[in-house]
Amino acid sequence: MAPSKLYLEKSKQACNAMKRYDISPSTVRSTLKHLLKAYEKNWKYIEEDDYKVLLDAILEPEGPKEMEIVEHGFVFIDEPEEEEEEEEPLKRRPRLRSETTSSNPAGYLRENRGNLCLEYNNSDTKANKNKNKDVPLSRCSSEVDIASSSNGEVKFTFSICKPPPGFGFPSPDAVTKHLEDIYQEKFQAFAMGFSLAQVLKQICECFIEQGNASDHVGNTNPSFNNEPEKEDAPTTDFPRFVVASEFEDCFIGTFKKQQMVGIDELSCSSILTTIPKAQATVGLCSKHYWVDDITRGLEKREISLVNDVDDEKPPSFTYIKTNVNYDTANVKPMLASISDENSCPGCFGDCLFREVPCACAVEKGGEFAYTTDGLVDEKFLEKRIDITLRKRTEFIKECWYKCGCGLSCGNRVVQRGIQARLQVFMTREGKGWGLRTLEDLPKGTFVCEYVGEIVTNRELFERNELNKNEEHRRYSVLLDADWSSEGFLKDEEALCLDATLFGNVARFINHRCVDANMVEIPVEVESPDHHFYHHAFFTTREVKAMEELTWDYGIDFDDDSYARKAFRCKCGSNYCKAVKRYKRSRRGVASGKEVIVRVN
Ligand SMILES: C[S@@+](CC[C@H](N)C(=O)[O-])C[C@H]1O[C@@H](n2cnc3c(N)ncnc32)[C@H](O)[C@@H]1O
Repeated sequence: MAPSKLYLEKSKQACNAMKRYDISPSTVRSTLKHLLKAYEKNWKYIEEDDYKVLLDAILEPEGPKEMEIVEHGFVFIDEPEEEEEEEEPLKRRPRLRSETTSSNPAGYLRENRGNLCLEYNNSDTKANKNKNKDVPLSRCSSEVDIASSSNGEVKFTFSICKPPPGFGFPSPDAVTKHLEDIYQEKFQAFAMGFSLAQVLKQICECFIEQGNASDHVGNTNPSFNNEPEKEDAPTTDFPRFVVASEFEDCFIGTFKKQQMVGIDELSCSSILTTIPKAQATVGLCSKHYWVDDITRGLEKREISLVNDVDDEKPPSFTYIKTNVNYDTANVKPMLASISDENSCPGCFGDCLFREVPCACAVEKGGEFAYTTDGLVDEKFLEKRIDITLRKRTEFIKECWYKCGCGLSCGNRVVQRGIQARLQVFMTREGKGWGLRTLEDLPKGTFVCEYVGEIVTNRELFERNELNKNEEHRRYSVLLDADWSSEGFLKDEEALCLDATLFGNVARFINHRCVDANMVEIPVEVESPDHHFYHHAFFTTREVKAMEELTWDYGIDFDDDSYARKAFRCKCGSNYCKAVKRYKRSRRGVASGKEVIVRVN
């Protein structure tokens, strides 16, 4: 478990109080853990008399208790074993002046065993795509050195050899921000899987990524020219990046921006458990499961999966990014079917900024459904949220191939794919897996679309017939095509998306009655006939990081003919439609029809 807010707050106060005795935060924290255990987490005793107990414990002759990192966190060794400093990475040793070198002006001891070297082929970075194609893309390597001083501070030194053309030293702020973004996702979500070595490796990655980023706005750091590196130029010829702020006048080489990265902060805020590399795809530790990226790299963002609740294994299905035809549901996007009236061939750039609305906005009365912030327009969204206002013909029309604008056009939100940081997790309420966001999402944000095999109603029926007696989770969505003017469609015409075997992250979204935080909106991209469309999810309000993402499946729990195979709703909403149903079902009402999740 990640440390509680209370622990973080209290330990911070304790560290501040101990500062005046020149006691390092890590010593304070390791002693605190021991004391908290001894006093059964009662901070009162520790804080009394200006932390007297804490100070005594630190200053007692045998020194503070040592910690050992085990699989699920820290344990304290009551009788510290003989010190084996070489084994323990990042362990502080007293500063030895004689060991300092000219490149180490502040008197840090270089911890060579903590030295990490990473090789990078930057061919896929954003910045490199725009760079001079004649210049061969170098493999560049970044190295991070860790030095520590006797009073507890830790300093990282980055060096880079063979920097790619145009590489400029990123600011420490950019590197740490980038790293924080990555770890906000991982830590908040699940402390398992954290490894300090991984953090350091990622610091290097962030350093290189930020260095390669094209806009070094406000960055006064040196930039490398495109000249190839001299054959025998030593690595140390390159300026080094020192991440250390508490040592004002300490920098190495020509790089001057400094900022402290506290190793203590990193190590105390998480449980140190390393999932072996071999389990990068599916990590199993005790009864917990962790998958780094269920999309196997198909989406722009990794989508991790975590189960820290029970021993249910990650589900077996094939992740697909876009819908695929199964058999008779023959949905072929045909350019020929799109006329100029349905597209904007004359547009350029971003259609949302045009003074006169283009053809793609015409169907919506000259207004686009998206705002320039990439959100769904509030008025449009409200109409979709309020079922009584919802018109069956309300949909979003995005620009597409025949339009002159590019993929960055503001009227191409769904087709740009998932941008939000998402995670699949095991719910604690017994709903099975669920989907949550790892970052705050403003109202009207596109989250993902429902992707699966495109099947006809008949095909879906046949599939469901095979296991009709089983109570199992359902992953099908009806594309309720009669919102268009096509009228009633036969079973062999009406389309569904079945994500049971092939699907994307949307197959994990659970149902919530009435006040779900997402709403589905039909989005027309490649097919103007309204028969097939993208079933896209947008937030109905601001959704906070770590909140489960839900949508109202539209199941009528009151309808006996529908309810037999409907699940027992555990949505927890005050408006839960199933509550009444449960009461009746206890009196024995049930008969059967397939449950198909409806769009409208
Ligand atoms: C599209 S799947 C959602 C992901 C699913 N929870 C899983 O574990 O893969 C739909 C199934 O999830 C379960 N489910 C969804 N919402 C639920 C809720 N509010 N209460 C209980 N179960 C729910 C039901 O089994 C339902 O058939």
